[in-house]
Amino acid sequence: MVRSLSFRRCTSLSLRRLNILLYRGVSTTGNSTVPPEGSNGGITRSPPPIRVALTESAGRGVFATRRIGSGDLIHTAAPVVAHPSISLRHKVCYFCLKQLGIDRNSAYIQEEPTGNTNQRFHFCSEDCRESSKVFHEVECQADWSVYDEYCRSHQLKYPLLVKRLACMVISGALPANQLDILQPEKLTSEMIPAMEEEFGLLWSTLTESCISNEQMAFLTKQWYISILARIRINAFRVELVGMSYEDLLSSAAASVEAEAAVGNAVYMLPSFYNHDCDPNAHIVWTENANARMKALRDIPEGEELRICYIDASMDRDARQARLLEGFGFRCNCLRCVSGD
Ligand SMILES: C[S@@+](CC[C@H](N)C(=O)[O-])C[C@H]1O[C@@H](n2cnc3c(N)ncnc32)[C@H](O)[C@@H]1O
Repeated sequence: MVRSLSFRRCTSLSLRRLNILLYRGVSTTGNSTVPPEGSNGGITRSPPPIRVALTESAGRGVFATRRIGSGDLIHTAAPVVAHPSISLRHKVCYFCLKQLGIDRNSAYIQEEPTGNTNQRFHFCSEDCRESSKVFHEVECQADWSVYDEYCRSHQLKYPLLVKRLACMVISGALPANQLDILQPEKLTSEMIPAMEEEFGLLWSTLTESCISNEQMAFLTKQWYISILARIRINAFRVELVGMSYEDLLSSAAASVEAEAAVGNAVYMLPSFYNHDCDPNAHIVWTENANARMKALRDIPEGEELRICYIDASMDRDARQARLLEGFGFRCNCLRCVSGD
């Protein structure tokens, strides 16, 4: 009894702290890291009408603190870390994932000192090139050809996010424990060897550069695995609404991966939205990796906001299998329970 009481107190305290923490970096009209759409600097920072609290059966979740109207923008969120799909690396901004114009020569290009054209980076604006310094200055000190080729040939996208995050930690832009509050995937022993191999490649790539042992002290096997376990559950595939599916597929045609996403990204607050096969909210990307959480219908105060993690048009068994395989849970939303 005493234990459960103090546990509850402790949980509500940490949830309160969590909400304060999560409100940083989100707003109802703008965000902080990636330049906001139509960047005008006039960002208001009113707290969004939501809070994170414990749900009955799905861990923490996001709840409405007032009525939200159908179609309302609930909040926007800037990614903690984002990375373009390998196949689209030269077609989208290396920082914010905005699609570059047909004439990519007009983009802001940064060449590597080696002159290797694979090591050429495109940015949509001077702002993005400047903002990318939080990872890019460290990244440029190492030769990533083996690491990137490993990710490409194994069709891996998440190790690219870990690489970028590691560079941000080395540059001092983020603490090494930035993603600790996110739920990790439950790992099985079969998953570990591949993760250890990826870690070995990341570690050797960075140690062969001029980065000091002191700056690399956080980069242990445990750190890598714990970050990857969180990214695997919480990363979003960024699909821009302005870009047609055909555009994406044709851009990615040369890739074995051929996936219709400009990249992948991890956010703080959006990571706390649980799944429902008949969601009341959804996430949209209009121009770049800035996420916009929108209401799909009227949501009364107190209702949990849920998004759909998968293709909701699949049948019940396919949805259940996909959620179990990709996210490690059995969905018991109303739609699944009713057998729809
Ligand atoms: C992105 S996280 C969502 C936030 C998470 N509940 C937390 O406490 O951090 C995804 C995880 O939440 C849980 N979850 C999300 N939707 C669920 C659902 N419909 N039923 C059961 N668990 C769910 C699962 O454990 C899943 O792996």
